[in-house]
Amino acid sequence: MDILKRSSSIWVPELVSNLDIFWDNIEESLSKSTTDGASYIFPLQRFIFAFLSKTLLGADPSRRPKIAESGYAMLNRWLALQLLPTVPIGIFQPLEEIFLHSFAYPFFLVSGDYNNIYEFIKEEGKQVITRGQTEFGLSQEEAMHNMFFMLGFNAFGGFSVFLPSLIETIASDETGLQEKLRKEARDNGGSQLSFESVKEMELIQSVVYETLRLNPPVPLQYARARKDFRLSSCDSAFDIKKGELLCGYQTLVMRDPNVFDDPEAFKPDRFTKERGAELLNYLYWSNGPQTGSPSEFNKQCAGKDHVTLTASLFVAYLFRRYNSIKGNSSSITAVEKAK
Ligand code: HEM
Repeated sequence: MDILKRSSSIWVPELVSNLDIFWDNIEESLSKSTTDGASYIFPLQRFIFAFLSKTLLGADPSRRPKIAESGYAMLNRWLALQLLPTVPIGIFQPLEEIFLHSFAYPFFLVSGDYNNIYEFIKEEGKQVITRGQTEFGLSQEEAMHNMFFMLGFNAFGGFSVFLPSLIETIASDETGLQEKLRKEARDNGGSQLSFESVKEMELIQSVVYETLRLNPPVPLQYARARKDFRLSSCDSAFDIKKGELLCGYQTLVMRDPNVFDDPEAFKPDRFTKERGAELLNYLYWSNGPQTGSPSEFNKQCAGKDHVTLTASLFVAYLFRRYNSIKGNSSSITAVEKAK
């Protein structure tokens, strides 16, 4: 949270300059592509990696050609090794459980990638690591580990899952939503985008929230009860004993018909107006309500507000640059530039 606070003045300028590079890149691929459009996953991850390295670490990947070229791919391999034991692959059961989900994979498979990123953080992110040591009493090893995990797993991993689902939602829409988003992005928020701009973009924010509601990027949460307590829902109550393992499944929680009208439907303006503000109490993608505050006393995502603000700015940027876009979860097939 200290890092996020300190990076607030460069957050939006870095976002915008890295988005310029990302979309230039997509346009170039589109101009060369004859068939399926421009595949955007890796360019998007390159953008996420560069943007987060600058904002969270204060480190510029372009100073290290190997990292600039494939830092995102190194993180992908490191992430895959940790996630493989937990994610469903769809192989015939019980083979998947026995062969893929029963053990942790050996570190040596990704140690080369890990060490490259480690060195990058250690050298280029020196200031942040030193601050962890001097201001927060961490050892250098602890500060390094925390930065690595937050950059690679929390932030890079989270945005790598979330942004494609946001792009797909918008780029595949055929209900006239793009026109409304374009109008809002251009009529509001001042000439230069800032965190303040988003406050005037209610529909864009609502689309971001609704995408997170239907496709929470981290759907499962586990925790062990620290004390006995009673867990209540709209229609039941459960006595939980200290030490019991609990699992929360956000996808189910955020489709509760007691709370959300027509819960399976994507309603772009669901989170607008007074009723929308109230529904934020039930939006749990960050491991806590959207109206809650992450702190050292809970396990809510420390980047909660940065995630929704950044995603809203991503959409606002998109509709200031383009009149419309077409695409799906992996490719952009067409863009029409603003005149
Ligand atoms: C779309 C992007 C993101 C998603 C979907 C996401 C989601 C989450 C979730 C679900 C948790 C709770 C994990 C658990 O305990 O089971 C979490 C924790 C956390 N997130 Fe995020 N996050 C995102 C981006 C970020 C960013 C940009 C940052 C940092 C700058 C960040 C920092 C953290 C930290 C430090 C925690 C641990 C909090 C704690 O244990 O007290 N996250 N995130």
